[in-house]
Amino acid sequence: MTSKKKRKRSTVERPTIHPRNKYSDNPPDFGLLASSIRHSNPSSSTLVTVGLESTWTDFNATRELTRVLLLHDHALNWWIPDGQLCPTVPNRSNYIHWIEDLLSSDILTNTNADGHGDIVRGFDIGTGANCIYPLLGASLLGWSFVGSVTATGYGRFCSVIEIHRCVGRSGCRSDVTDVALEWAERNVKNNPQISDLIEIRKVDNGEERSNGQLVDGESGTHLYDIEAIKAEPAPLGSLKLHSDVNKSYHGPPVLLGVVRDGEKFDFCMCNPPFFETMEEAGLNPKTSCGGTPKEMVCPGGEEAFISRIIQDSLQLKQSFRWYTSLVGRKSNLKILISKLREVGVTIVKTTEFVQGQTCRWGLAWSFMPPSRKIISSHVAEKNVLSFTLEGLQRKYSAIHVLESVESFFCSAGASSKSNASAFTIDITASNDHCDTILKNELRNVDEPAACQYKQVMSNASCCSHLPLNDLSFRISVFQQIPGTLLVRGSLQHKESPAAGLFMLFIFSVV
Ligand SMILES: C[S@@+](CC[C@H](N)C(=O)[O-])C[C@H]1O[C@@H](n2cnc3c(N)ncnc32)[C@H](O)[C@@H]1O
Repeated sequence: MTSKKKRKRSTVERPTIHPRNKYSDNPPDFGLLASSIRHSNPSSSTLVTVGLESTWTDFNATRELTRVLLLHDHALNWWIPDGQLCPTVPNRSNYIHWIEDLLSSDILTNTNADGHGDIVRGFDIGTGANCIYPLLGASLLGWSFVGSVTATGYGRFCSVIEIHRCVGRSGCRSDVTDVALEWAERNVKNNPQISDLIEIRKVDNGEERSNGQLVDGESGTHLYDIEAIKAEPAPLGSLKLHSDVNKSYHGPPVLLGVVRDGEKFDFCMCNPPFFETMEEAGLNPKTSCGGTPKEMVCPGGEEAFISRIIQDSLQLKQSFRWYTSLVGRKSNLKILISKLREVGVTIVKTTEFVQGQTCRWGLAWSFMPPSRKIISSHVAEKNVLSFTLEGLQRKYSAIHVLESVESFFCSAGASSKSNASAFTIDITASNDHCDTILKNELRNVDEPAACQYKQVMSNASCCSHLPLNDLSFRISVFQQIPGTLLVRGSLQHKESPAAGLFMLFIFSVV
């Protein structure tokens, strides 16, 4: 029985590509690509053959494949120097399309970044020499981007062996040069059709002293002006919520101190330095995507880096509609979701990116109010309505929600009977009680919602005084996963279509 179950689970296919990904229905035509590479650059044909045979152990073949895919399928001119992290185009596109899904969903109120008309504005944390996300986002979807790059990164934190290996392996001297800045800018400039959409922003070089002050790595002099220091996030203690095993980030600024005063973005995205050491980064010998210590490694790894994004987001709040990051380890995803719940974000979303043998996760959160939608009257006439409350702090359980529902109705004079073990509450409200509740609540809700409600009521040929006898309904609250509650209301008997409207309205204000 158990073995059967196991077998069944292992054969379930996980989606590997977003349905809007260019390569979803049309995987790259390697034959065509190879012949066009041979035609344009005969000396590279052997390298491509290596790639075609799926021996992805050759950096040059991987880079050539990326170059050709970007050129043929996206009309992008692109290159990176030896040893820099080489992106795989279909995988990187999946993250872009997931963000597109978040932006087009009606989870949040749908306002664009201020002052940029209809153009979606994104921030790519650590765009790197390859600048892949801004290039893809701008060419596929016309989005504008700020892509941040650090100059010296974590040279101080990489062991001497790692730096030697980096220099020896590829000739790259990322510890002392601005390779990322130089090549990110080149990759933008070489694509004039989208270059106006992309700004490469250098993150000031700085390293954090143990006392938290930012100093120049070489001279020891203070590097940041007063504004930047003020922008430093709250002490890490505020995020050390579970235990002292939380990893802390020490490095250049991430969002705070890089995002300018008054700037607004629709989203930020990040493919963070996943690893704590180059040894860890080199664990997968099957890939040949390159990557220098500066790109791959950060003290505390991805947990520390993404925790810093969370901390920064706590201060920047609604400067971004969505904060997002890739996460490389499921165990870290769980830790990060708990942190988000504890700091009280309004919503958390996750997704899984299956990339060949590797799995990555997408994590998104927001401080924007979730959109409160008044639904059409035919939906309002339903007997059962439900919605979920997401991103709740752990201290708010189903019982708290039931208690506040009960006190809401009782304060208007309605009677209630709760069943704590079934997590339900039965409400009976007279015509007068309903009237009182409506009058109070129409005053409290925001103007557009109240107007829509009145309009729905008048379309249903009702006046604000509901033609009801006693209205009875049951509210049940279920915990789905920690932090997410499903709230369901069901009419016990329905005397008129307006009963459903009343329920709908109560749901939209409770
Ligand atoms: C894993 S690489 C991702 C590069 C590129 N976005 C991609 O997906 O291929 C992480 C990048 O973040 C950069 N980085 C690390 N700390 C940073 C910081 N505080 N601000 C900006 N970039 C940073 C690294 O230098 C590196 O280029």
